[in-house]
Amino acid sequence: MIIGVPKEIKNHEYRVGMVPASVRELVNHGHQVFVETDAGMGIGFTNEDYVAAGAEILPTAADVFAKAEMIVKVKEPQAVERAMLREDQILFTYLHLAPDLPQTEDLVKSGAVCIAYETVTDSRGGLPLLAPMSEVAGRMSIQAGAQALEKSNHGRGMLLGGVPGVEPAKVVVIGGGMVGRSAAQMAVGLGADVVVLDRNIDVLRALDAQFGNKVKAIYSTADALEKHVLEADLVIGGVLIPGAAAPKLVTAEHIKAMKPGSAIVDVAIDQGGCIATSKATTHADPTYIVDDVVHYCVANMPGAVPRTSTFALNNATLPFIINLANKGYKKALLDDANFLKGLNVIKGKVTYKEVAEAFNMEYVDPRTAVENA
Ligand SMILES: NC(=O)C1=CN([C@@H]2O[C@H](COP(=O)(O)OP(=O)(O)OC[C@H]3O[C@@H](n4cnc5c(N)ncnc54)[C@H](O)[C@@H]3O)[C@@H](O)[C@H]2O)C=CC1
Ligand SMILES: CC(=O)C(=O)O
Ligand SMILES: [Mg+2]
Repeated sequence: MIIGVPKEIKNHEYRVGMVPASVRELVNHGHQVFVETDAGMGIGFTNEDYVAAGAEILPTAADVFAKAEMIVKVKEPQAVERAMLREDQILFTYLHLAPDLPQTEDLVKSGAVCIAYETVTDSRGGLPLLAPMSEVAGRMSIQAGAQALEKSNHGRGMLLGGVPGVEPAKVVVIGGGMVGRSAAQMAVGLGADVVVLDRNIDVLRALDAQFGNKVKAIYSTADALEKHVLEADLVIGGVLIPGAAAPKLVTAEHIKAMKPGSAIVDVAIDQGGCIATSKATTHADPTYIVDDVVHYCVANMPGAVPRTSTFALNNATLPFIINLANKGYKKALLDDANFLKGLNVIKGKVTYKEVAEAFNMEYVDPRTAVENA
């Protein structure tokens, strides 16, 4: 198969769909890989590194899209990239369609086969291609929150861990999955007072087993959420209903009632955010203030540590990329029900229920859609 790796173009996004080591694996399997010039420069990989791994370098994204049967990216395709997709081309990347009507419409129109990293499942009910970036973003959320709490950033002027004789900050993490657990780990390490809310009791048990009495693992009712959010110095939003727009658990009234100078980091912003006052921001201008609460809502947080993130992402995506290339998309998807969950759009049909529901579009069963494609 001919595989294309364009340079990422989202604001301050330096990750890349494949590192040279992954390219070499594909070439060893008999595939051809085209990489856009300087695609890996942001993480220290030169064109020569890619050539040494067996890739060919092309001067523009348009060249890569024109040649490739499969495009491997990191972030959802931006409008100019969507315009380059064509019928039957495979797109394998993060998509986050449920909060993004223009992207969904363009992908439907393109006729391409669009497989989202974030909805691929595993046999334990996990999300193996989202998990590595959730670990990164969860860890980063505490760094971002610590900065937001600094006075010069309009925060309360609190150190997360306090000092001897002075109370630590209260960190409230909503959602105890990959993001939440990683955030809790960092917040505990810094000595903050940490509460994690989730409504899955097994998740709460796992938090209790991991952190003991260093984390209060609380069942997430509206009451509990309101109590802890109003007491918080820092709120981390990490809930997910796979493939769906995030539920707005923190309301505008909660934000009004929070302490002046408190901060929120809405990691779930890539699925639309779980805080009513959230709107997506960029690494260039990551925060804004609503009712004296500092909001950090960067939708591609791992892009700030692209070297760590690209390796972590590639470790997870590589077996799937090899499978797609070796078997073709039909066999690769039909052979593996967990991988089939990644299919969101195929040849004009929406095959992910929550996305179809979000936009009142027709839902087509993915297996049927692939069999008939
Ligand atoms: N902004 C960014 O750069 C990044 C954002 N993310 C996003 O972070 C979000 C969380 O991802 P993961 O932690 O991997 O998901 P996950 O599936 O591991 O965890 C989500 C948790 O939310 C819980 N939850 C669902 N509804 C809830 C409710 N009403 N109250 C309390 N908890 C509830 C679930 O039980 C689950 O434990 C996703 O939207 C993901 O796309 C992930 C990586 C980077
Ligand atoms: C998951 C995601 O949106 C990211 O890594 O940017
Ligand atoms: Mg207030």
